[in-house]
Parts: sequence; C-alpha cells; structure tokens
Amino acid sequence: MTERPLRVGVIGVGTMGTDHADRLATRISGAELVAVADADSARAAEVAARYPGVRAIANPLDLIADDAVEAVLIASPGFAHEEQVLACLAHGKYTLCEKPLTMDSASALRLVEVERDKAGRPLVQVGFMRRFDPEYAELRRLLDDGELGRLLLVHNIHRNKTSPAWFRDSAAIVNDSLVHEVDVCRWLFGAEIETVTLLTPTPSGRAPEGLRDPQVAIFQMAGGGVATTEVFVNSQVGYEVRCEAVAELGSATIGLGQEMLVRRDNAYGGRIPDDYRERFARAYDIEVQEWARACRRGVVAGPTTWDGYAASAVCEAGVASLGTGQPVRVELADRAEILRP
Ligand SMILES: NC(=O)c1ccc[n+]([C@@H]2O[C@H](COP(=O)([O-])OP(=O)(O)OC[C@H]3O[C@@H](n4cnc5c(N)ncnc54)[C@H](O)[C@@H]3O)[C@@H](O)[C@H]2O)c1
Ligand SMILES: O[C@H]1[C@H](O)[C@@H](O)[C@H](O)[C@@H](O)[C@H]1O
Repeated sequence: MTERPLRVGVIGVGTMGTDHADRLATRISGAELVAVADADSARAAEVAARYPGVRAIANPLDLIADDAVEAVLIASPGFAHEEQVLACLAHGKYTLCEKPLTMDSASALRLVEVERDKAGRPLVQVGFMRRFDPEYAELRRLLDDGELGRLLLVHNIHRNKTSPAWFRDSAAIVNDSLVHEVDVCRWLFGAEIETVTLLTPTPSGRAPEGLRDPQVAIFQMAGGGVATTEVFVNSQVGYEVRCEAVAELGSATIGLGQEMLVRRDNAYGGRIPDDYRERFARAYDIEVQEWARACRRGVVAGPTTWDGYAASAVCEAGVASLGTGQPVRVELADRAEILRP
C-alpha cells in the first residue's frame, strides 16, 4: 500500500518560493503542493493557478493554521520568518524555513527554546542547502573518511553577478550571503566559530553606493581550524561558489564547474550559471526531498533551529567586525544547557 503524500503549503512565492513550489508540484516524491500564500495576494493567485488543485490563501498565518496543510515551506523575506516559524511551532507543523532563520540571534534563540518547550520535539529545518549539494556532500564524506588527515583550513568563494535592489546595507552581505559559508564551515569542521574578522577592500565601482562589496571573512574555529571566505555580490560575472578544504595529507576543491569544456571560435570554456537556482538546483531538490521524507518519518534530519541560531550569532559578530576590521568573539549560548531534555 502506498503512503499518502505529505501535503505542503509554501509561504512567499517570489524567486525562491516559486522555485520550491514548482519542485514540490512536479518532482518531489511523497509530497504534494496544496496551497501557497504571499503578502502579494495576486502573486499567490498567479502561482497557484499554474498547478491544478493548489489553493491561494491570502494570509500566510491562515495557511499555517489550515488543516489541509501538514507541512510548511517558508520562503518569505527573512524579516517575516520569526512570526511564521512561531505559528508553525504553535500548530505543530513540520517546517522548512529558508535562511536566515530570523534577523538576529536573540529571536533565533527564542525559536530554539519555543521548539523545545512548546513543540517538545524538533519540527524546523533551516534552508542551508549547501549541505545537500552532491559536491559538498562528497567533500564532507572525504573529510569524514579521514584519508586526508585532520582538516586545517577552508577557503570559500561566494560570488553573485549582481545583488538585489534591497542590498544597500553592507550587513546584508553578511546576514544573507556569508551566512551560507558560516553554516558550511560549522558543518565541515564539526565545530563552532569562535571569532569573526571582516575585512573590506575599497569597494568595487560596480557596487551600489555605500555597499562594502567585496568582503573577506576570517573565522577562527573552536578546535583550532581557520576559514576564509570572499563574498562578492556584484562580481558582474555570474554565480560562482567554490570551496577548498586543506587537510594534513592533501586538499580538495569543489565548485569548479568544469564538467564540460567547449572549444569553438578560437576559444574554449564552460558555462557560469546566472544564479543559485541553476548552480544549486540539485541541492534544492535533494534538500526538499529529504525534508519531505523526514517529515513523513516524524523527524527533522537537516540543519536545525540551533544551526540557524548559531549562524545568526556568527553573523552578528561579523557585522560588529565590519566597522573595525578587528576580530569579534561570537557570543553563543551553552548548547548542552539550552537543549537539555
Ligand atoms: N537558499 C538559497 O540559496 C536562497 C536563495 C535565494 C533566497 N533565499 C531566501 O529565500 C527567502 C526569499 O527570498 P527571495 O529571493 O525569493 O525573495 P523575493 O523578494 O524574490 O520573494 C519574496 C516573496 O515573499 C513575499 N512576501 C513579502 N513579505 C511577506 C510576508 N510577510 N509573508 C508572506 N510573503 C511575503 C513577497 O511578496 C515575494 O513574493 C529569503 O529568506 C532568502 O534569504 C535563499
Ligand atoms: O539570498 C541569496 C541566496 O542565499 C543566494 O544563495 C546567495 O548567493 C545570495 O548572495 C543571497 O542574496
């Protein structure tokens, strides 16, 4: 007998939410898209109309409360996440919340506590999709196998062709873009980040006025590792995300994107994706597929509210370092104390 599919509602059907709605409606097995909601109700209606039987619900909180919705994927802007995740926890709904979990570490920590106290079990996964990307997963396996010895250094490059219009504040680069590498470093090292230093060269002339772009972040990891990350969100080139891990017996690099090199017209080369939807298409598919599978088993198997909270605490230290270029210590609550059963 086949199990009934997980009925999912998507909140916020802009760039990312539309992409997720489409994967849920067309290619995630064991899950079905049943409803969408957006602050722009015309937008919700337009996306719902693409898929037979999918309802547009005007108020996101009504979607969360709806009995026909078993699990919720939140892809609204970060400022809306706190209220919507809280509502999901109050209704006991499994949730996949796009990064960042919330806009600051205090509210993220509150979600960790509400999940523990009110829901009594993990319900929320945070959308750090690099963990599901086949290349990142292979790198992590290689490091876990121990064949390269102990991990010493990680170097990340994270470039966007251009930044969205609302990226006017240099802190947005930390909170919205660097946050991915914060999670990657915590995940690859299996350790928390102790201090963050944010260095900024003279900004690119292509960056909007006032945006310190590019930025270089240095993380000192608990246990002695070090990581560097260049984030450059107006590189003009395309979407480029690379990661090199340096260990005692060798190094490994991912994200070179060199599957196929074409030679023609006296030139050779490959393609650079325009944005994350192409580069991480497989990662998002696997992320949502694994999330749906875990919801049906009644568990959370991906990045947790703690991971979302820890990332926001690191970003807060990063923003504090932006002005001075000096290392800033990450203030993290005691995990064992907070997550004590
Ligand atoms: N994992 C990734 O690689 C990745 C990539 C892009 C965006 N994101 C994240 O996805 C989220 C959405 O980003 P985006 O680029 O799709 O933004 P977007 O601006 O393209 O879309 C946001 C949508 O949410 C709607 N909205 C605004 N306020 C809302 C509210 N209170 N409730 C419900 N809907 C609301 C807007 O009308 C819009 O349709 C953000 O958290 C962002 O950081 C993640
Ligand atoms: O919200 C987006 C998203 O998280 C992308 O993956 C990242 O590359 C962008 O810099 C960010 O603005």
